[in-house]
Amino acid sequence: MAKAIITLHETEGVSPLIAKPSHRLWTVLILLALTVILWQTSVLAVSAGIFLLLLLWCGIPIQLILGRMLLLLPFGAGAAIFIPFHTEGIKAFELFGFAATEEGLERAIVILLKLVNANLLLTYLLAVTPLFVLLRSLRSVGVPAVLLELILLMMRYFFLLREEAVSMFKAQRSRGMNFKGWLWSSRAYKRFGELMGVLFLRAYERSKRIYIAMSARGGLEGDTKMASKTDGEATVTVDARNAGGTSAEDYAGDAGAFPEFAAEVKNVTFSYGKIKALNGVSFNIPIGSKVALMGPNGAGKSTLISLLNGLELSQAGEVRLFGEVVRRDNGDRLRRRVGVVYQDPDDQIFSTSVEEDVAFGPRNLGLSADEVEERVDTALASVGMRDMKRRSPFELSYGQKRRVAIAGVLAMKPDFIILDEPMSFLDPKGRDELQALLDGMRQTGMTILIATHDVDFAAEWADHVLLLKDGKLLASGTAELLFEDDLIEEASLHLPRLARPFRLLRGAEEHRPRSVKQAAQMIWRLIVKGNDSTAAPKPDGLAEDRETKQRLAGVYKQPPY
Ligand SMILES: Nc1ncnc2c1ncn2[C@@H]1O[C@H](COP(=O)(O)OP(=O)(O)OP(=O)(O)O)[C@@H](O)[C@H]1O
Repeated sequence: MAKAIITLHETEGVSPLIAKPSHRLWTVLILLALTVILWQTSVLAVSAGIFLLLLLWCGIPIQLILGRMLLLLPFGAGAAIFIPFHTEGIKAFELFGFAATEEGLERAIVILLKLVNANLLLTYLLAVTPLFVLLRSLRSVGVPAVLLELILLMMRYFFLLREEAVSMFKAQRSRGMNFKGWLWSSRAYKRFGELMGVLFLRAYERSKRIYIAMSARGGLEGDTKMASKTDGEATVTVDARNAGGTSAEDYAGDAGAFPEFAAEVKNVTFSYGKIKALNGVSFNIPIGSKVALMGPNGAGKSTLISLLNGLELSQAGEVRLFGEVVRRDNGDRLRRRVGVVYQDPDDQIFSTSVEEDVAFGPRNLGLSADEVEERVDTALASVGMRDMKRRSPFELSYGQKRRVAIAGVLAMKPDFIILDEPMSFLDPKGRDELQALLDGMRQTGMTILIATHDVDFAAEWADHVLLLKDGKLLASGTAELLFEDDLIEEASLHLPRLARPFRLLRGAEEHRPRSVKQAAQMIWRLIVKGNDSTAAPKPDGLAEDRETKQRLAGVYKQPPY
């Protein structure tokens, strides 16, 4: 970190002296202007000394200061060598027949001191201000917002490219790539060319996904003011400001127009060229339900999510969202009611601070600054990230980025939220917190669909399960489906873990606990039943231990929950 010339993160242990980045920027700009104006050697020398002391006082490492001074060397050397010989005045000395003047020497020293002063000031600014924050504070000095957004977006791509390059490089090294003698090997150059090609393709794919995420949050639309919701012939027009969190009461004046389903998928087919990703899929998602979308890799889950969010249109059949058929001309508007949290948060986060990113969607809804702030605060609080709202998202851990991505969608107050593999990369506590968050969302009446491979989570959480395989719907129904042996085998899933011990007990095979609480209650009932009844279940392959059962039944006079 100490060697960094441009810092992305704030240097640890460094105190900025001036707390607000825009004040810092203004102070440095004013001091830079003074440095340009002043020509007195003594004043410049004293100011350089003071700046140096202040930098050290801030905790900026001396190595960093010296490292940046080295950058001056080419310019400094130019000034020191040529200026004395090119300035008219009293001769000071002669070298190789060229005369250096006293005025020239003084001018060279002044220019050197100006460079040192400017360099110290910039070192201070860059060391105590993350680059993204610094760029944003340029707004306060009148740099047009559009230009800054463009610079920030380009930087985002630059960092993405760098991240992709680093991860590819690591992967290649872990598979034995080494650079010994690579300078002389034509094979190495060929490999390098291939790697660069793949790197740009990956960065391109990533930028495509970011573009999709931006458009999913209304970032690339023209008119954001009004949205209309149609159901068959009836049309209800609502202000986009209220489009999120629409409830049955909003439709009270037109009870017939309130749709029963968040999504209706009828005989939908979708292909990528010759690859049929979805083939005649049909199901309905009732409003307010909790749906788990499951199936093996390549089953078509992500494709289905793109259709449910109106980002792709079905090639045959139809998709209805809240009663309205998704078409090219209404996709943007319907999408505001359907929030998608993508599997990889890096595909979704593109702003320079956590709060900016979460505010992106609400701003696109045309909300006032106060409303945007209120939504950002509430959404960040609900995912436990309010304390980090001023941080750069690129400095966060994967799990924290996931929370920011969820907050970004929650701030849009969607009626229907889709999460693609939300549990992956979360630590156990993070998973529990996410589950609590999902419960909270459910209580607000939101419809939730989660694409997941996690059978245990789906069994405990979902009301409805959709099982996909090879682009076809194998089954749809309650979470009971996850206990059907033939079905779970066909869908390449496994029996929920909680149900497995019951399978090993004779007479207990039919027990299907969906949560730890249910499992505990079932065990308790089995113990009591075993104590009283001759039809007690026996552990497979074990002798019946009557004494143990009696003891347990004595301990659990009441169900444990
Ligand atoms: N952009 C694309 N171009 C070509 N084929 C694609 C593309 N995206 C997906 N496919 C193909 O469509 C099929 C369904 O893919 P999809 O990503 O929807 O599956 P999935 O169930 O989400 O898989 P996973 O669980 O691995 O994320 C797969 O056979 C996949 O190879």
